[in-house]
Amino acid sequence: MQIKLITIGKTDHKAIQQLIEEYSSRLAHYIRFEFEIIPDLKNSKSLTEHTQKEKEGELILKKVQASDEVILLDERGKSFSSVEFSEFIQKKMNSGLKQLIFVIGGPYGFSEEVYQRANGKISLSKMTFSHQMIRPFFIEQVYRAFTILRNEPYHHE
Ligand SMILES: C[S@@+](CC[C@H](N)C(=O)[O-])C[C@H]1O[C@@H](n2cnc3c(N)ncnc32)[C@H](O)[C@@H]1O
Repeated sequence: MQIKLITIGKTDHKAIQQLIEEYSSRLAHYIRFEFEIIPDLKNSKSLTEHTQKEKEGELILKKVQASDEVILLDERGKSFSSVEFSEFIQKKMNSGLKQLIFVIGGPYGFSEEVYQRANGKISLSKMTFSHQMIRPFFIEQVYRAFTILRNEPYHHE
């Protein structure tokens, strides 16, 4: 299985970029992992919130194939402990799935079409993180999940 994380807009802080690189390269020891950025929309300031979400949604859906499982990161999604999340990933690997896609929305979240295509939603907290900050937090959780599955000491309960 491959895991892909789709995000909207380039990472604008060096510190966030460094954390993404650090945890993506750690994760690559366990699974094929792709971090994909959909470029920011041009003239997004002149668009309504609704139009921006619609346009971003179209770009997200272009990246998705019929056989992919698509999980949205969404504060209203299902909560997992890190151990439960590792079990979730293990189940997906056991199912023979080729590509598991996680998606982080743009600054305003997802369009209705993206919600409709998605196979599920997961929440990292009831709080709202910026679409930038959540990137390294989530990649670290995926990395943590693999260390749990391998019984490695990184995760101490
Ligand atoms: C600033 S948030 C968008 C908030 C938007 N008002 C909404 O209701 O979805 C940008 C993106 O970060 C991600 N995100 C932020 N907080 C999150 C959380 N607690 N759990 C999971 N994803 C979150 C989601 O993918 C969201 O689309």
